[in-house]
Amino acid sequence: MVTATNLGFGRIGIKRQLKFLVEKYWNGKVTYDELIEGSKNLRAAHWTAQKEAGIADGHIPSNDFSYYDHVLDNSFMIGAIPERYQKLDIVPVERYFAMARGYQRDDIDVQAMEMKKWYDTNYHFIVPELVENQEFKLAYKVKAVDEFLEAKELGIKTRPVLQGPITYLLQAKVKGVDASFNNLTHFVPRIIPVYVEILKRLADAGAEWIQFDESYLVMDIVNEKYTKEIIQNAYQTVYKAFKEAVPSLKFLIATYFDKVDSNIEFVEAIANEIDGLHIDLVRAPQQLQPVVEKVKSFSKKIVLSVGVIDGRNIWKTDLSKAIKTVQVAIDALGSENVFVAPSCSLLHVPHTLSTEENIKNNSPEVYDWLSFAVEKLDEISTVAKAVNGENVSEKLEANQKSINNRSTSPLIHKPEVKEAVKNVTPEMLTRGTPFAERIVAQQKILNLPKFPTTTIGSYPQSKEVRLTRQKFRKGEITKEEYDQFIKDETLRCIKKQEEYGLDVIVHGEFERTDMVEFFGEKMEGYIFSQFGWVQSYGSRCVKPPILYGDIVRPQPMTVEMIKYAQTCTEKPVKGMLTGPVTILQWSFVRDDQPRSTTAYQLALAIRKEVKDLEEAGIKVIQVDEAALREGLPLRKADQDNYLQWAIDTFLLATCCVKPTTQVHTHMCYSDFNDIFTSIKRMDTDAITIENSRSDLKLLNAFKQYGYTNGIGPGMYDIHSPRVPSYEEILERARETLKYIDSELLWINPDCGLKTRGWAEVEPSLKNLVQVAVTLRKEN
Ligand code: MET
Ligand SMILES: [Zn+2]
Repeated sequence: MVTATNLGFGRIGIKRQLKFLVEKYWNGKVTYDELIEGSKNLRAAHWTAQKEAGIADGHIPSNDFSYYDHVLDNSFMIGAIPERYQKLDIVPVERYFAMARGYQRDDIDVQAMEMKKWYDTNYHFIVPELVENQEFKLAYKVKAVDEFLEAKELGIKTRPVLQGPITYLLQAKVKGVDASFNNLTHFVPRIIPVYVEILKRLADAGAEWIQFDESYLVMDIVNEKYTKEIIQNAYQTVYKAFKEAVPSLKFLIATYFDKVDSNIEFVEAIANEIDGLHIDLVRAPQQLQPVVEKVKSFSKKIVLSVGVIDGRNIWKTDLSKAIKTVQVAIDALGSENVFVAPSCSLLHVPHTLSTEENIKNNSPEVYDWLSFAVEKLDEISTVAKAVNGENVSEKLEANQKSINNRSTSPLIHKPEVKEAVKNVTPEMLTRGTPFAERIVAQQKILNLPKFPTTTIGSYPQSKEVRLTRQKFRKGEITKEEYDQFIKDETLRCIKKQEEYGLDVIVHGEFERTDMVEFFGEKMEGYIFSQFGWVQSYGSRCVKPPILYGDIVRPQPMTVEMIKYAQTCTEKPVKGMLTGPVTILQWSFVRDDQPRSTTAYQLALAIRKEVKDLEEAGIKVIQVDEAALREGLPLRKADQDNYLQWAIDTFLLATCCVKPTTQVHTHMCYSDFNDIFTSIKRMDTDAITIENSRSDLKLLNAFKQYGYTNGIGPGMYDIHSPRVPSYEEILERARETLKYIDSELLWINPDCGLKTRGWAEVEPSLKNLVQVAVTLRKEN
């Protein structure tokens, strides 16, 4: 019998209950007990949904829940708590949140830990931070065990999910060591005992299968420092120790988001210690044959968990195809050695389609093509039933109908859009004039001081803004009233910026709920869910719009607003657009054509908008490519191809303006070293980057590769509520000047301010501008 399994489930709840609960706790509006109680209810609901959908007992994940992030949970559970948080005289839950968000009270001021994107998703994890003589010790409450017992009490047997130790260690950064420091050799012996303790307790509690997320196995992990021998040794040491200590447990090694490829050697090296391997066959279907062959050749029989249901997208699975894939594994390994699974944790898709009344009523055809997490659970169980010989023919027929309908629907295909993409020429992808000439021409018009100051775009989406929008949506106020409110907010925001002394002004983005949804709503080819939330970081969720068809921009999207904003000030106002690669990356997109084709369609729409803004007299236009880096394929061999079309996409969107129009972009990430030549090829007049939670050394790349255009590395972290002091920003700016030419440096925060309150924004920006004033005197 093939088993229906799951790798992980979202934690926020259908209506983002967890978000509101956690935020209320932060604001002192609910107690710790209420936080615990509320979370418990959510977990119970999620486990029950999985059980009811037919996920097998023992294969419903637990410990996939988190108040903030599951990697942070792991650090907390094994005592990898940096000293600056240990020192704080606060209760554990406060310490946990201090690690995630920083801590500021009275005269205590501690920064948050570094946050990074989880592989190529828009989920962010908290990077483990270790020291050379790190000691690992079990927390007083062991979350993985507590959650297992909690589910058990509900009559549900779960499969606890743990961060695979090797992956955990490779993801960690170590303070105060040089580049030759080897995380594996150094920490493996130290980390084993604490994991063994957890495993023992899980075994005592009655666990059978343990899922180790060894996601690093899909990366190019072997290099000079981490040689094959070192990695293999680490895997063997760890899993041998685990098996010896708790022989009763079964271990599933889970990989996802890409192919395992040659790293299968490391799995082979521990084949006797483990009991199963999960592979992603949606992202990397080509790995089925080679992995099956390899697993078959292992001396011990292990289970292959085949990820055939897309955990990263919202389309119905073609069940007949999935069944064929599963059958290949069954034929080679026997049905008792096959699990049916989603490609990765369902954390990355929204909860359920069943609450999506709007799509159902307004776009019934598209509704029929969709499948969210709960519906995917049903797909998993249907596939398992089908291969187990149960009669599910009705479901399969209905599925085939939806699949066929989608592939031929005229809703999707617009000949004129396909034609426009075909007609793109190389001339459309270049500014024509070099930066050195452009900047002179631009300065004649803009006349900016040295170290120009600006912000990334959004300003606080205050309660009032959100409430007024809600009122408008409910029809409680008229469109005129709403528009007037937004205009007033914009005017006030611009006056504030003038007061702070910022040089390049933004309108504040009050009319936008989300930087992608806003544009999606104005283009044809998109639909929107009501509750399609997925977690981005901590309590922050995003609701990716659904791009289902060829893209058309019927009319200007931002021009009226920006024109109005420019009438409010003498200073230049930046036109603010979301870039095509980011729109692509942060939407659920079609899986029926290459991503590059969809990207080009989006680029042509944005290009029209850029042109219209210029014609409306806007002198500075920012096209945000916040997510360009996160779309980078995990495997090096695939990266060049992506970067080629992604940068072309950006160029297509922006290279339609006169040399005098200043083009900015903004990117959110810190690891830009590996895409440096591509950043250069974007040839923007200024780029602002999120850099403040990471090491300044990263900026070395800009020096090393001779970056010649304007650049604004974030001077402080906007993801944390703490207010950076003048001294702190000044020090950061001075450090930055060691790497960046003073003629090129912009002074700005590291991202948009919409998640912050004015009480934080005001002092922060005043300090920021003061720093620019000081720098102008010093340089
Ligand atoms: C996530 S990047 C955000 C860019 C956008 N312009 C903003 O300021 O919010
Ligand atoms: Zn950003």
